Amino acid sequence: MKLIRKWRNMVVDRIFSGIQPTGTPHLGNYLGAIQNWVNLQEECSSVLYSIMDMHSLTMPKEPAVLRQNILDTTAAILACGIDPKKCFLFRQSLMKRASQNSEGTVGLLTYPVLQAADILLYKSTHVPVGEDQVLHLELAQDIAQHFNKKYGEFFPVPKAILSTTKKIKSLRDPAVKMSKSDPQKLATVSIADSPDEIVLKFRKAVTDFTSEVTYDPASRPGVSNLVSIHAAVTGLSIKEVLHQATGLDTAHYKMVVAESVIQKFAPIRNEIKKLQEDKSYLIKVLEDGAEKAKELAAPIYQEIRRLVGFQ
Ligand SMILES: Nc1ncnc2c1ncn2[C@@H]1O[C@H](COP(=O)(O)OC(=O)[C@@H](N)Cc2c[nH]c3ccccc23)[C@@H](O)[C@H]1O
Repeated sequence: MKLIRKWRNMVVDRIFSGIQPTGTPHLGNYLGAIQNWVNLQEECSSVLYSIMDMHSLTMPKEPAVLRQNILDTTAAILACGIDPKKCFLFRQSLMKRASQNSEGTVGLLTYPVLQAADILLYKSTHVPVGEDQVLHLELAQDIAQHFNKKYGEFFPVPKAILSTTKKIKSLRDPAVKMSKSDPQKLATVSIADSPDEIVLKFRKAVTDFTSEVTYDPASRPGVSNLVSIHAAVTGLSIKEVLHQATGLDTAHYKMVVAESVIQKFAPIRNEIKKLQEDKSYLIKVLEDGAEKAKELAAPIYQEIRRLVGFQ
C-alpha cells in the first residue's frame, strides 16, 4: 500500500524537493538527493519534485540553453526512476507570478527566500536534499515558525531528509563538494558520462600517499569519498565495501569504483538518451505536473492571503 505516511519512523505528510536545471545531474545530485526521491515516491502519498528554473537564473543563462537544460534535467530524473504517476513533477516558474531578477546579486540575496516559498507553498513537511541545502532549509523553518507565531499555526515546520551520502566530494579536491559549476572537468561525474569518461575521472581522482583503502573522512577525505561512492552505488555498507577492497591498493580500487559507477548508470544513461528524443512527452509531463501542483497550492495560497489580511 502506498499510503504509508511514515518513513524511517517519521510522520511524512508531504514531500517536496527540487533541482536546478543544469542539464544532466551529477553523482552528488543523484546520491545526495535523487536516489532518495525515487524511494520516497514509492512510500509517501503526496510527493512533489520541481525543476528550479528560476533559481538557476542566479547565474545568467541564454534562454535557449535554459530551455534545453530544463528538458535534459527532466529526461535525466525520469530516467533515474522518478515516475510522474507517483509524484507531481513540474517547473518552478510555472507556479510563480513574479519574475526573478536575473542579475546576480539580487538573485543571490533572494535565493533562499524563494526556496522557502517553494517549500511552504505546498505546506511541505519533509524535504529530501543534500547537506549543502540544510542552511537554506533552516531559513524556511524560521519563516514558517515566524508566520505561525504571528498568524496562528498554519505551516508545518519542514524537516530535511538526508541520504547516507549527504555530501559527495569533488574528485579533484576532496575538500569541496562535487558541483556542476566546478571549472575542473575531471572533478564532476555526470550520470550520463560514458564508461571511458568515468574511468578517466576516477583514475585521476585525488587521494593521498597511502596505498591501503580505508575509511576515515577527516584524515583521508579522497579515498573515503571513493568508499562512500562505492557503497552508495552498490547498496553495500561501508564495512562491506572495505572488506571487498582488502588487499587492493588505491590505484586498483579506483577502477573497482569506476566499474561500479558504470554498472549503476548504464541503464539510466540509455534511458536518458531515449527520453531526450521525446521532447513533447517531457513537455507534457511538466505541464501536467504543474496543473496538479497548482491545484494543490491554490487553496493554501488563498488561505495565506486571508490570514495576512490581503483579502
Ligand atoms: N556534492 C553533492 N553531494 C550530495 N548532494 C548534492 C551534491 N550536490 C548537490 N547535491 C544535492 O542535489 C540536489 C540538487 O542540487 P541543486 O544544486 O540543483 O539544488 C539547489 O540548487 C536547490 N537550491 C534547489 C532548490 C530550490 N528550491 C528548493 C526547495 C527545496 C529543495 C531544493 C530546492 C540538492 O538536494 C543538493 O543538496
